[in-house]
Amino acid sequence: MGIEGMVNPPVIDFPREASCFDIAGLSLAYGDTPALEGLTLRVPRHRVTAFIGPSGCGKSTLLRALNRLHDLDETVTQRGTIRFEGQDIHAPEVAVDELRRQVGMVFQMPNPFPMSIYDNVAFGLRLQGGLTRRQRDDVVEWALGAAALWDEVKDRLGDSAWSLSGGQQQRLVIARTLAVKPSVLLLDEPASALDPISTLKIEDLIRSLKGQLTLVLVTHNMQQAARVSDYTAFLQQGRLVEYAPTDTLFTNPRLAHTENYITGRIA
Ligand SMILES: Nc1ncnc2c1ncn2[C@@H]1O[C@H](COP(=O)(O)OP(=O)(O)OP(=O)(O)O)[C@@H](O)[C@H]1O
Repeated sequence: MGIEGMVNPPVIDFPREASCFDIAGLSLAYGDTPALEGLTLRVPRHRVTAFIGPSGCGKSTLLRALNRLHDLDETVTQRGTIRFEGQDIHAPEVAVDELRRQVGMVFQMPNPFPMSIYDNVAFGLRLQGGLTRRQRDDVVEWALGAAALWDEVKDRLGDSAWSLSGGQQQRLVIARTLAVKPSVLLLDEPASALDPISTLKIEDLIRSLKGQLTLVLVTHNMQQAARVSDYTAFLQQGRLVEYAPTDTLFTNPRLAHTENYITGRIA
């Protein structure tokens, strides 16, 4: 692989902020097909970092690597390291269930479980056990509040989750993820299936959560990346091209590749 005319190494104007993830020399292939090549970047804690780039450049692959979702795919081979709060996520002592609790993930299509609104949010809490009914109610209310959904559903918690609109379902899925108190939320195109009003609500939610969580957002929507993220990483053909504070990347990119992409000159 390789990009014609692309500078190597990439341009990285990295924040002097504490890291949540330290990714070093990450390469990943599906069978014989490389998807990521030699990625090195740090994701700052309690900030919103966006991954942007053309379709197929490896954004979702990179996101999924952060909570080891590729473990489920036997065709995947991976090199390099990913440290989460200093810990190598592939170290033998790391329990993958606990990693995925701490590093929650929300996908493009809202995927509420076929059960009530309440039970969706309580699902992970019940699996963990150890809470009284009253404590569980409190966490459910907190999580629905944090996902900006409580006021809309507080009088219908027993209704099916599928009775909610698409945008409400996505906020419910976020509440379900938040209920188990992750420290990171990975968001893979979380609003791309939603209408504009629901999209703005998700964006408000992302901004409101960053005081408490590290958020990593994959998006095709350049305006969305510009509106909600603090840092943006631009990927092309599995490589990091440019990584900078979002304002800088969008107003004053250092590389022509980046400028061509964000101005729509390349798809
Ligand atoms: N499960 C898989 N098996 C085989 N190849 C895959 C798999 N998932 C992704 N790929 C390939 O890996 C490359 C990167 O895909 P990925 O989905 O990470 O890109 P992306 O930037 O998120 O794309 P998009 O914006 O279209 O969602 C692509 O060539 C894709 O076809």
